[in-house]
Amino acid sequence: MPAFSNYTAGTAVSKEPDRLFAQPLAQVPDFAFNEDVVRVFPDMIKRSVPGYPTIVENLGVLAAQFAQPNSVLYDLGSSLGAVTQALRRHVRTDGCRVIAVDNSAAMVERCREYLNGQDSMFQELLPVEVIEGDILALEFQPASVVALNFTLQFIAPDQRTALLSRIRQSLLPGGALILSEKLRFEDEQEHALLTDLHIAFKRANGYSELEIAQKRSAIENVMKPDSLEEHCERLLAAGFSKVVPWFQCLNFASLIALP
Ligand SMILES: Nc1ncnc2c1ncn2[C@@H]1O[C@H](C[S@+](CC[C@H]([NH3+])C(=O)[O-])CC(=O)[O-])[C@@H](O)[C@H]1O
Ligand SMILES: O=C(O)C(=O)Cc1ccccc1
Repeated sequence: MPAFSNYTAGTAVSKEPDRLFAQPLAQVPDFAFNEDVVRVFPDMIKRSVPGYPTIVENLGVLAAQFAQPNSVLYDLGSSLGAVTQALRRHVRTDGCRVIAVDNSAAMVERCREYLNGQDSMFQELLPVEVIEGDILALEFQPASVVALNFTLQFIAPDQRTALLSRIRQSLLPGGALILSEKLRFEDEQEHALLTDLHIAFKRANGYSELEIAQKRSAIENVMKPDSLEEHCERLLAAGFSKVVPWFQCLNFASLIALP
């Protein structure tokens, strides 16, 4: 029987430990957000991304400062809805609603189950719509908050500026984009040090050398991190007026970009 828990106190989010890369694979396939990943995702992301729980919880706190009355809050690349649920719990502004978007059918199915479970347990949560779709093809409505929590790094690099420009165009005055990403570092020594420390973080969370190596080769073709400098330049080129980093833990960071 699968074990279920939640991020706060709900249902429908699997507690299954991530052992996806524990056995030697003859060939490591490219990483995909499929059924197998969905089953272990909460455990995988917590043990792989230093600062993830802090970022998710505080994204709700930040969003509450930028939310404008009667506007949309987007969670782009919502996975199982952790950010969506933080937004729904923290934002109290009149007439706000959340739109969560992900192009993985397996993620969207579990995300809907999880959010429905939260609705049946808590009152006063913001309304939410979960869309299965490509964020590159999305028609944005006027929005006060857009969260890209570790999603941009999976978008083809040559599509990133166009996506950010469209997000910028949809943002209302007083709103913000919150962008979290794994970082690459232009200084070789800094890059090597923070990469080693991230590996130590994974080891400390119970991943073996084999798991770390196979996961690394699974993601190297599909996840392309940029440097902080590249992010800032691109956000300004997309029309944002100000970029403020608010969190960094090892090689993972989160930025606030103002319209
Ligand atoms: N083009 C696309 N369109 C829609 N979704 C996409 C696209 N490309 C990738 N995704 C989706 O973006 C998500 C990235 S995970 C986000 C974690 C979440 N934000 C969290 O805070 O828990 C990050 C990670 O696993 O490192 C996956 O669910 C993909 O299906
Ligand atoms: O595991 C890693 O090394 C990462 O960089 C983060 C990650 C987390 C979850 C899915 C893909 C990548």
